[in-house]
Amino acid sequence: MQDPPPEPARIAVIGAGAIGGYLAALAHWAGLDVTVCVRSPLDTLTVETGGEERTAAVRIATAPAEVAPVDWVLLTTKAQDTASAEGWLRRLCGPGSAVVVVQNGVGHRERVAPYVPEGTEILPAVAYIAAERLAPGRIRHHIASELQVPAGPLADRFADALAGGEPTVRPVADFTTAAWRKLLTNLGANPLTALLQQRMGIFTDPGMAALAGDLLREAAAVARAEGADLGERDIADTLEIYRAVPPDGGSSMLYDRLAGRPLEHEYLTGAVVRAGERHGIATPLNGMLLTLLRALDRELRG
Ligand SMILES: NC(=O)C1=CN([C@@H]2O[C@H](COP(=O)(O)OP(=O)(O)OC[C@H]3O[C@@H](n4cnc5c(N)ncnc54)[C@H](OP(=O)(O)O)[C@@H]3O)[C@@H](O)[C@H]2O)C=CC1
Ligand SMILES: CC(C)(CO)C(=O)C(=O)O
Repeated sequence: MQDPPPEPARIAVIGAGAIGGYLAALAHWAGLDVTVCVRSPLDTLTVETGGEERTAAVRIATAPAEVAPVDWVLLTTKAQDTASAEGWLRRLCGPGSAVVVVQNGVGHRERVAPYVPEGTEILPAVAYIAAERLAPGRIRHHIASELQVPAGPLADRFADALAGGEPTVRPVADFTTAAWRKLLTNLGANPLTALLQQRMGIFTDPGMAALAGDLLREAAAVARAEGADLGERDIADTLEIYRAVPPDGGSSMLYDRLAGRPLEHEYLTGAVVRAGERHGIATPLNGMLLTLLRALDRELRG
C-alpha cells in the first residue's frame, strides 16, 4: 500500500497588504494550506501579476481566537505595527512553528522576539518584490519575486516548504550585509516618492538619481560601521534597481501617504540616522529627510 501524500504545510500570513497578499496568494497556488490574518475586513484576495489577474481562495481570519498553531507564520505588517500583531503571533506559534519576518529595515529578530512565545524560531527576510495594494484584497505585483534569508537549516526548510516556486528563497551567508543592502533600496525611493507624491519615474531625472546616490553613500558609511560590507558598487546597483522598477511603480511609503496611513520612516531613514549617531557618523541628508517625514507622518496621523 502506498503512503498517503504528505499534508501541505500550514502557513499563516499576518497582514494582507501588498507583500502579505502577494505571498499568501503564491503560497496558496503552490498548494500550501494558507490563512491570512487581517486587521481590516476582506472578502477576497486578488493578485494581478504578469498582466494576469487571479483570485486566491485563501482562508481569512479576522481575530486571533479563530486561529491555531501553524508550521510557518509570515509577519508582513509594516514594522511599526509589529507589536499590534502579538495576539496573532501568540495564537499561531506552537512547538515547531517558525516566524518569517518579511519587513524592510534591519533588526528583524530583535523587533519580533518580545511578541512570540519563548523558543520560537525567527527567520528574518528581506523582500525584493515590488507590489502595491490597490484596494483591500486587491494587489498589483509590479516586478521581482525574491526573499533573502540568513543561510541555515531554517532557511532550507522554508525554501522547501514554499515548494521551489515563486518567490525564490535565497539563503545568504551574510544577512547583515543583505539587510542593509536592501535598506539602501528604500532610503532613496521611499522618502523621495512619498514626499513628492510621485512614482519611480522620478529617478530618470539625473538630479534626483544624484540626490539618491548621496543619500545612499551616507547610509553605506553607517552600514559599514554596523558590520555590513557595502560600497560604491552597491550604490550603483541600487540606482539600477530604481531604473528597473516600472515608472508607474511606487514605494510602500508612497502608497501609505496616498492612502493617508502612517509611515514606516523610523525603521528605514530613522534607523540610519540613529545608527549614525551611535557611531559618530554624520547623516545630514538622511537627517533632513527624517525631519520632513516626521512632519508628514504627524499630519497623516491627524
Ligand atoms: N510594497 C512593497 O513593494 C514592499 C514592501 N516591503 C516591506 O514589506 C512590509 C509590508 O509592506 P506592505 O505589504 O507594502 O504594507 P501594506 O500596508 O500594504 O500591508 C500591511 C498590512 O498589514 C496589516 N496589518 C497591520 N497591523 C496588523 C495586525 N495587527 N493584524 C493584522 N494585520 C495587520 C495592514 O492592515 P490594514 O489593511 O488595516 O492597513 C495591511 O493590510 C513593510 O516592512 C514594507 O516596507 C518590502 C518590499 C517591497
Ligand atoms: C524597493 C521598494 C521601493 C520596491 O517596492 C520597496 O522595498 C518598498 O516599496 O518598500
